[in-house]
Amino acid sequence: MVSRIEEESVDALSSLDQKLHVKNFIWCEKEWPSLSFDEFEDEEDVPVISLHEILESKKGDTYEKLCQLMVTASATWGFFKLVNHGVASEITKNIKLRLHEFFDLPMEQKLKGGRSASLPLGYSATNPDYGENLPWAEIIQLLQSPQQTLGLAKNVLGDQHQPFSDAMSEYMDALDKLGMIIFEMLAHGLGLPDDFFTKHFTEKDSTMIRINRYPPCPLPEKCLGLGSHSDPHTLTILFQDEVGGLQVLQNDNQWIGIRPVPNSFIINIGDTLEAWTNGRLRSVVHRAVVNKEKRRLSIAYFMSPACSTVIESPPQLITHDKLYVPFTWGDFRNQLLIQKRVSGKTALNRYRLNY
Ligand SMILES: O=C(O)CCC(=O)C(=O)O
Ligand SMILES: [Fe+2]
Repeated sequence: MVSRIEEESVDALSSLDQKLHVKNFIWCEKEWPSLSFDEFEDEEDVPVISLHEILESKKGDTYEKLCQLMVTASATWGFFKLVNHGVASEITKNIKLRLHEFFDLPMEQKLKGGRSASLPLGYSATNPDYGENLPWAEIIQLLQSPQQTLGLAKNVLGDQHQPFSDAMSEYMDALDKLGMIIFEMLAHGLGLPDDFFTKHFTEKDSTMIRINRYPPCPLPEKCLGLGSHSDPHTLTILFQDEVGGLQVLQNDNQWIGIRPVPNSFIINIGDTLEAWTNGRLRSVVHRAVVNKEKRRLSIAYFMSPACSTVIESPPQLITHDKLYVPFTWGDFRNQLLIQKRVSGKTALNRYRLNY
């Protein structure tokens, strides 16, 4: 029997020609989250790493130790939290403000920045490609490209676009710099030349940003903000607000909630970096759950190398069987565009040897 809640209409996520009801967002039963958005471990969930001591000078024992810590966290958890990371809190405060202003606009206006058929980028209220298991989220997806950001901003905000455009480009520039620091530390910790990864990130043409805003949901036990997935890219720098909802799948197949920490970023390894390091660093499945009372904002910055970059594990990391055939990021990216939706890490399996 369909309950009254399920009949409720969902105006916040309905495009103009698409009237959606709560029942349209109900996921198949095996995906229903048993852990709610505010359930966390008593102890620390994933490791917390502070860059405080090394932002000024990256030499010495402290740097060595932190690089090792980062590699260990990435190899065991695939996730860690970064504090004292050097990104000014004004930058994150400002982008939060501007993004909420954007999402608070009438649907009609936001849809002026809507995704077009040929490019799966821009604003979307629900992802129409998904068919079933609709994510309970509004999403803005853009390449790290000033032109694309400007395009979206001008289409939606007209001559009022400047504060939004400035906040976005300031945020992306800051995250890009942070990403380079993390890549250098990972390379160093893995015993590779410090620029092993960063040298492939000079063109910013395929790094992407995805902004998720999850409205309050009357039926959070049967809906999901974002279903279980791994990030196909290389490295994700995720900002989440103070609400909570990110959950990570552990080795024992149990979900664990990632407690929000003010002024922190969550870093996770993507499929491409797992392949690049011959499985040493792990890309781990995660999801976002929603809740009845509070809207939630998260911003995922997906770092990607130039499309021509060949993703091939260096000999230093082939200490056991080679797990993946070499592939270019461009090829993988094209596959992702065709495949539309991935559940778990299936996208990477096409390059897996002996699979
Ligand atoms: O909202 C979150 O915490 C998770 C977002 C995420 O995993 C993604 O955008 O890939
Ligand atoms: Fe993700």
